[in-house]
Amino acid sequence: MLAHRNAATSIACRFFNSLYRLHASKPTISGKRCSHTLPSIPKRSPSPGDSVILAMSGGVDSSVSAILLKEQGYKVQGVYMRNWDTSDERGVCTSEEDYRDVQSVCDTLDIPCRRIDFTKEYWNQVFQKTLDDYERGVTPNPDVMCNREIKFGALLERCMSSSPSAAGAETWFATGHYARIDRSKGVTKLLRGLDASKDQSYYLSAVGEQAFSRVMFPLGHLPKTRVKELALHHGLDSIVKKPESMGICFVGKRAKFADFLAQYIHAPPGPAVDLHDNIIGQHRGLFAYTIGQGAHIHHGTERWFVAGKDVASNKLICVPGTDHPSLFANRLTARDWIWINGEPPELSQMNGCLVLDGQVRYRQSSIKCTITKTSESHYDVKFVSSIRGIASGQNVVVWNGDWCLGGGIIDTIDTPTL
Ligand SMILES: Nc1ncnc2c1ncn2[C@@H]1O[C@H](COP(=O)(O)OP(=O)(O)OP(=O)(O)O)[C@@H](O)[C@H]1O
Repeated sequence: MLAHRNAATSIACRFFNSLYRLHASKPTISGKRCSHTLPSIPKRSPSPGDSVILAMSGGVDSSVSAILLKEQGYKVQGVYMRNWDTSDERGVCTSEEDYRDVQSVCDTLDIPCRRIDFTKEYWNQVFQKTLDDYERGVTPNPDVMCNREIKFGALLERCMSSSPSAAGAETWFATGHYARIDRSKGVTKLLRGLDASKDQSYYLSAVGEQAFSRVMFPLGHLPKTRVKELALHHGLDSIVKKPESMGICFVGKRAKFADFLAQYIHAPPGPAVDLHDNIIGQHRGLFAYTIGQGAHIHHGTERWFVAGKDVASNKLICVPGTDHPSLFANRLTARDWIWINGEPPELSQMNGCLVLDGQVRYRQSSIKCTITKTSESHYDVKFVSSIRGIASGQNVVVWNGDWCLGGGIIDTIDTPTL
């Protein structure tokens, strides 16, 4: 059980929050990374004439980013990352087609482009970990992992080491993410994208400040509708019509995700049980379910929803009705926490806590929450109201206004009736 807090602590929270705002003006470089060499810190902000290496996927967002950067006077180079081996017929990657689209946009804009192979890195640092997590019964977020380890890890490192800045110039790394970088007051902050419906700062929350110091997000201030208009205006009709990628490029539609994973995961079927351990049906393998989703169990007249997984006994725990209390929780613990700009100093003090805006998934309105440190990289997060379907393995991410401070991986969830 998580510790209860008293009124004195919440007064302390407000005090610490004001301290935090003061701290925000101090430069800090943080964000742990596995094994990548971090880019050197630039001496100034981006300015026309600088080189920009733009990660291009063949989609509309990175293509329009190329157009905008070129128009703004940057020397742009496109880089396409191949991250799935298309010879593996289990995948449905469109890698070759995407690279042709990148080449065609680069030809039109008269900018160079190249392809880099990261299939091994992607497999080891993202896909294998994703499979391991599913096998452990948790629901990972490979997109967050991919941004940390691949796009703003291995790819950023490769791009920076292959294109050192010429004297007086700086080299930057850009992507088509909907997020913004603020470099005022000596701190590099990750901010939400201005288009709230597209903001991708959630997915970028595990990347550290030093990586962001070299990053540009040309679309962060634009609504998606405007980006599509710009693409059409520049004759990119066929790219606008392409289906949006879902992060894991090779998986096609999310609906088939469980079928796709089933080819790589050994997770046998087993019993689906109610809260009293009565068997109500069969599940196809625990990996195929996430907390809060419909369980596809036909038992009685109610619809059943997934409330938990008992991995040791291979049981799927289900509850009747979409509003069942066991589907809701307002408290969780998180591990492997990353503060993009360093840990706010007040959290390391006795009973130190912060009140911030938090999300436990990408598509969720943020909710006020109190963060308390429990041990190194471990935090307690308590939301002011309950959230349905919090899943361990997913990321809890926190913001102070538009400023994304970081987040951690959800470890335990304090569900009252489970
Ligand atoms: N295979 C890839 N090679 C290089 N960069 C990539 C690749 N896939 C994604 N990116 C970069 O990451 C950004 C975000 O990708 P994501 O798939 O999350 O979003 P998206 O909105 O579908 O982007 P896009 O429209 O550019 O495909 C892209 O805009 C691009 O800059």
